[in-house]
Amino acid sequence: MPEPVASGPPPAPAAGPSGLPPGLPPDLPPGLPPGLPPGFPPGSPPVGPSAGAGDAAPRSRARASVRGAAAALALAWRAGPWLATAFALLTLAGAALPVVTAWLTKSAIDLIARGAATAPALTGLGAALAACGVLAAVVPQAARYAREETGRRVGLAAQDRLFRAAERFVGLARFEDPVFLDRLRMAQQHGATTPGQVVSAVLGIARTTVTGAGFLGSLLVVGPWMAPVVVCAAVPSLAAELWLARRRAAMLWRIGPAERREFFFRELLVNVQAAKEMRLFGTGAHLRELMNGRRRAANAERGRTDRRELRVQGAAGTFGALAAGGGLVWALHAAAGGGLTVGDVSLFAAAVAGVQGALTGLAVEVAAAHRQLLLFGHYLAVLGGEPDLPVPPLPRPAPPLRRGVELRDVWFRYSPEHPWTLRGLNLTIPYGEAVGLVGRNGAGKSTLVKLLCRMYDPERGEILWDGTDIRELDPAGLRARIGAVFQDYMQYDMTAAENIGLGDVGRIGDRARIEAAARGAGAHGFVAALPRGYDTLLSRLFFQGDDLDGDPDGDPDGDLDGGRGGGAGNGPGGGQGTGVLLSGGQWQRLALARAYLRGDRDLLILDEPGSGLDAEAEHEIHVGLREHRRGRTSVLVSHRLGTLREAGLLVVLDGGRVAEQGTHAELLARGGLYAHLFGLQAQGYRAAEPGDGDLAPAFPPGAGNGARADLPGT
Ligand SMILES: Nc1ncnc2c1ncn2[C@@H]1O[C@H](COP(=O)(O)OP(=O)(O)OP(=O)(O)O)[C@@H](O)[C@H]1O
Repeated sequence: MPEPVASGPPPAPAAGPSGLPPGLPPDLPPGLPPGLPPGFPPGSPPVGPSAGAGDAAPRSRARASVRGAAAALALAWRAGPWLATAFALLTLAGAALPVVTAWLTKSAIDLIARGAATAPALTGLGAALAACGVLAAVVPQAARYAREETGRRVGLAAQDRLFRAAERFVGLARFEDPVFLDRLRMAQQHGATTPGQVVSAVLGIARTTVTGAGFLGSLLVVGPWMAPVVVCAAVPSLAAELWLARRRAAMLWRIGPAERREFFFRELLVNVQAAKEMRLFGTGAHLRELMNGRRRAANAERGRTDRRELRVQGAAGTFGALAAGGGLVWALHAAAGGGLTVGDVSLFAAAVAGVQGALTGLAVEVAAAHRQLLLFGHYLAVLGGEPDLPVPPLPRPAPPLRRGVELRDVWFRYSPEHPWTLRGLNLTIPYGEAVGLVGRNGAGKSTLVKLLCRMYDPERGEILWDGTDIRELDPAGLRARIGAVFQDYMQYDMTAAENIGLGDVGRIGDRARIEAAARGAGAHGFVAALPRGYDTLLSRLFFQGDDLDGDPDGDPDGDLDGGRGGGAGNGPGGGQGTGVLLSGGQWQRLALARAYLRGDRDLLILDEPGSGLDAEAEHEIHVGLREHRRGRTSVLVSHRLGTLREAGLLVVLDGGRVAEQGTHAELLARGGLYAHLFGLQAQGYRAAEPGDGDLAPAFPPGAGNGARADLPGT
């Protein structure tokens, strides 16, 4: 029964209000500054080449900064209200101490200079100064501890929120979007530390304000005309610091892509999988140079920013110092003429230095807070980002499958820049049917699998679960009804039991079920034979048991080293030891066991589950699969057409459409693409049979098409 194929390109959609086809987001939604991609809330830091160059209106920037500061302070408060309060009080106490000390010093000097010093007065002043000294020694330490502890707690809370937010994205598209990945990297880098730093900076501003105000008051008492001069001398410095902070944040964003590439090459150079090819092909030096090139480019940008800061801060600092020097000359002349006391001069010097120090400190703290808030904006943008796939406010629970899944006129491409992968695909997966999906490389089989799991939405057309568009269903509920082995399945650097148990985290501790799933997938034999059986770590990245988490007794000597690899052995019951790596086929069986652990799901999807298996194992697995799939709705993608012969329905994809469908016999009789591919594979096996004449060569001409039908797409 041939599938009616949609012809030609999709009908030209009517233009929406933005002049773009409906369903396609305009490049720049209203309210977003230039360079900000869709999906991020207004007020997010801008991205792209124009970022930071005066692109967002100052008022919206100020609003975003206030929102960011409020979010950071709220995070600190929630992470530990008492600690945050103690941090604030200690900071303010530390701020008042220099002013009190300066006044006590002036009083003592004046008493002595006037000859009016009595023993009790001097003792009292001395004791007060000593107390200030003790507090000056202790308060900063206590404040530092409070700051570090607040930073740790806030960091954990911020990290948790960030990764929760990343999980909220239902599909995959965000994780294939370089702009989002850059933003995520910034959010990861700065999200955990920035809230703590913002809190520190805000309290730093409060501290310098208190100290500055105290000294400014003192200055008004001693030399009133000097106060505005000192304040004015600090204004350029404050403005310069704010400008520099914006430039620095923009520079960090600009170099983000280069740093992400550098990180990629850095990881690649120490990646065990890449190591084989790198050594054989001798690509190490080339890749190292690509890595270093990115670092050089990023360093050049950082260096330019540092030099600019040096020039601007140097000029602003010189200006302030000249103003302070002029004031001091005046004070010395005034004291010589009897206009000021000796104590006044000491207070004046302390006040000028204090006000200038406070204003410079204020400029630095404000600039630091400003820069941190700009970076924190990326974190807030990820947190507040719009969903990648629309989910209704009250999604319907996915019901048990009773009739089947239907793909109706499905058009899909990975982005508007990509070609169409599926072009008006129509397909019904009947309830209880074992469907086999075949087609050349790139025909769209794995894409179809991902659409069934709603990793993406079709651009046009719909996918119906018992007649309901899956976009109306709760995505988590839908996925709970699906079991799958993807073509690029995961190999977790965790234990064998965890590798299987992750298929159903609710039962990750249920060893009996895990073993049953492993048996079903033909994995029990080799897993049980591992040094620690199911508890064997399947990784060479870590030592078995070198984990702090959940094992308070795991490091008795407290050196966090735990005698790694120190001959503890990796035998059963041994201490720490290195993990084990599995072969490709063994990993594949574990992935299958993971899918089996999910038990009786309504739809089982297997994308090339047997590609890495030896002939015997493949036969075993497929016999098991046949049993498992009997009476269940399932989709099996495979290039080994022999394994699909018994599928109730075979579907051939070609050019993003269903080219043929039917049973094995029907498709052979039809003599189309399936018959052609099957014939090629069968010929590959027949040619090697004894009695066919000469011994068939290991790689006969066109053998690329012999063993597998994965011909390059046309
Ligand atoms: N994440 C992606 N982003 C952009 N293009 C993609 C992505 N994944 C797949 N494609 C493209 O979509 C097309 C279909 O790929 P798909 O993986 O669905 O093919 P397939 O039929 O499963 O192929 P194979 O038999 O080789 O596994 C290919 O041209 C591929 O380049």
